[in-house]
Parts: sequence; C-alpha cells; structure tokens
Amino acid sequence: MAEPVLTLRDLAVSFPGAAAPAVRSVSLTLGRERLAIVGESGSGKSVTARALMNLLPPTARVSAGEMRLGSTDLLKLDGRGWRSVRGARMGLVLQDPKFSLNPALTVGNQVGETLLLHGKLSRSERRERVLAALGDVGLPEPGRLYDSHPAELSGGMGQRVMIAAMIVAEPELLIADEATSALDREVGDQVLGLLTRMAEERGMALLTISHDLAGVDRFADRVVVMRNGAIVDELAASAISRAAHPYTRGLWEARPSAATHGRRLPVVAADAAS
Ligand SMILES: Nc1ncnc2c1ncn2[C@@H]1O[C@H](COP(=O)(O)OP(=O)(O)OP(=O)(O)O)[C@@H](O)[C@H]1O
Repeated sequence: MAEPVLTLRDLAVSFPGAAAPAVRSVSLTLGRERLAIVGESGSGKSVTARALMNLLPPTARVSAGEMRLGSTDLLKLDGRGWRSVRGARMGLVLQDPKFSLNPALTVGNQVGETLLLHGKLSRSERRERVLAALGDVGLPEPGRLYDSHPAELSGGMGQRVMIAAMIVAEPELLIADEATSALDREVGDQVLGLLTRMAEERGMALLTISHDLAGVDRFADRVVVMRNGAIVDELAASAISRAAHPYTRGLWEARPSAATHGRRLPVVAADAAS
C-alpha cells in the first residue's frame, strides 16, 4: 500500500480551565483521497485541523502518538521546520477570506508569498506560477487581478484567491475548514467543486471540515464524525443518508435544509447518541 499522506494517532488537545479536553484520542489516516470531518459545533473539528498545522495557541496542551505528513515526523519539527511544511506541503483554507487575506498585500504578492518563502524561483517565474494558479481556480483576468487588493474582491473571489495561495506551491494535503460557510450556496458549491477538482488533478489529499452533511458526498469520499472531541463514527460519504450509528443518523436527520444553509448544526439530543 502507498504511504499515507497523513497519519495521525491519538491526538489529544486540552485548554487550561476547560472542564473536558477539546480533542481526545483522535486517529486519522489519509491517502490521496477526500475526507470530511463533520460534527456539531464545539466537537473538536477545527482544533484537530489547527493541531495538524501546529497553529493552536500556545496555551493549548497538545499530545499525539504519531503525526506524519508522508514520511515527515511533524512531532519533531521546530519553528523553522513548520515554516517549511506549512503552505508548501500542507495548506489551510479558512472560512472567511476577509480574515485570511492580508488587506495590505496585492493579490499577486499574497499568492506568491509561499513561493517566496519556500522556493528558489526568480521573480518572473514566481509571477508565472501565481498567474497560472489564479487561472486554475477560475479567476478571470489573472493579469489584472495580480495587482489588485483584497478589498476589491467579492467573497467568492477572495476565497478563490485564498485557494490559489494554498495550491500554488502544490501541497500534498489541503485542509478546508468551513471554507465555504461564509459564501452563498451557489458560490460555496463552486468553491467545493474547485477544491475537489484541484485534489483530483494534482493528486492532493483533501481534508474538509464541514457541518454540511447534506452535500458531503459531493466533496468527500469518506466521512469521520466527531462528538465531544472524539471520533464516534466513520463511513463512506455515499452511505451518510443510511448511517447505522444512531448519532450520525441524528446528525443526518437534523441536517440544515437549503433554507437554513450556513447555520450551525443544532445540538443533537443526548439520547440520540450511543
Ligand atoms: N483557543 C481556545 N481556547 C480555549 N478553548 C478553545 C479554543 N479553541 C477551541 N476551544 C474549545 O475547544 C472545543 C472544540 O472547538 P472546535 O473549534 O474544534 O469545534 P468545532 O467542532 O470546530 O466547532 P465549529 O463547528 O463551531 O467550528 C470547544 O469547546 C471550544 O470552545
């Protein structure tokens, strides 16, 4: 079997003063495939994603039995090691481009930043790569966009710029944490379609964190369900509508309809869970 892109074993995260750990004993193995982590608000999805990128605040107590990207032992990386992995080998697309994009930088500089940090490319080679990435994510007129600022972009365009910045260095793993929940449904669907296409075309693993159970089979092959910091179920995305696990079934039944798209999942009654 090919070496997994990501191996995570027994991740635990706790925050000082919290009554319970935010994440308990989470293990995941991810090949060149699309995996979704779903679960109610507060179940530990984002904390898991941030732990994988070493982006938790310093107050977080993090431990793991194993955490690897390909053959790289992420637990052994120092600050410099992380800077060479983040962006170049694993990217994180967050919810809202308003907060993720630096308003002071042009689109070209923003998308090219990863290449500048990690590559030995000339200025003109960088520009070519950035223009290609902007075109790949379906943005019109990359040449004109290159010199524009984030404030001139719509939410959907901003999110595409974010994705271009995350794929420009051709990472092995892309993590999308509620990457479309700030967008309207149509634009959100386009962005998810784009992430899926990028993953397929570039052989990238895609880890999507979502509360959108209804559409999960469109952007994931496999689904992991989290509750109270732990994984409680794992199944094929195509099987989500007929999940056997009572908690997953409860989540499916409580899934937001098209009319409530974008809202958080309601809390499932405790007796729906095992
Ligand atoms: N910086 C922090 N300091 C203290 N507690 C935190 C911090 N970040 C997250 N938590 C806690 O960790 C738990 C898991 O949060 P997390 O953000 O991973 O949930 P989530 O499943 O991603 O929810 P959502 O769908 O709302 O994003 C929550 O109880 C949250 O309050």
